[in-house]
Amino acid sequence: MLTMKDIVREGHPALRQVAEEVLLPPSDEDKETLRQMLEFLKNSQDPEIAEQYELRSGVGLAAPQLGINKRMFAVHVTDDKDNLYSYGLFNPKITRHSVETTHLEGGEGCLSVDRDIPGDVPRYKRITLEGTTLENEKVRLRLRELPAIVFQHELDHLNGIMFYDRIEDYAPETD
Ligand SMILES: CNC(=O)c1cccc(C)c1Nc1nc(N2CCN(c3ccccc3Cl)CC2)nc(N2CSC[C@H]2C(=O)NC)n1
Ligand code: NI
Repeated sequence: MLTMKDIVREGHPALRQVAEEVLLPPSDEDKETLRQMLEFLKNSQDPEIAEQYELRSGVGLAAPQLGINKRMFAVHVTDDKDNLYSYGLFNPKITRHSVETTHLEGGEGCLSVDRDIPGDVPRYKRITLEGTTLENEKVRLRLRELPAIVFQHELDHLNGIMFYDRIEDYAPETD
């Protein structure tokens, strides 16, 4: 099972690369990795398992955070209407988005960032995202609010973008 030691932190080059498209149909190895990423998120949201294995809780994880330079991420998040969005996606891309933006009230956190960075992270309020699932099926998702925010945060990881890059007047002394 994946634990926090498998997750690379700020300063690791993988977090600043543009990840490579995954060749479809996905290999057994790529599918296994993506399944493990989804399992990590579920484990991280279970209080007992998270405590036992010292996992930080997350609702999204992208392959570059494992040092894997491939365009795939996992999301396991429930929205305010109790709809569960649980996906492992290959080669996701945003095909439409609202002009309107939104942000998470408490700011954003990231499993690869071991510090709290305050500030609004502007995200599109609504997006249409396409990708290929673990079952090698093309899927088109219309997302809004929290799920939309999470998918955008993970897609940024595939393009070497960290959430704090998007905070207005965030002037770090380091990366
Ligand atoms: C540093 N301050 C903060 O993190 C932060 C602080 C306050 C409020 C918010 C709103 C914050 N922001 C923030 N909180 C989260 N979680 C809340 C807790 N939750 C969770 C925790 C326990 C069990 C189950 C679950 Cl579900 C897991 C997810 N997640 C993200 N992000 C940004 S988009 C990808 C996503 C991610 O998975 N990050 C690791 N941001
Ligand atoms: Ni992140």
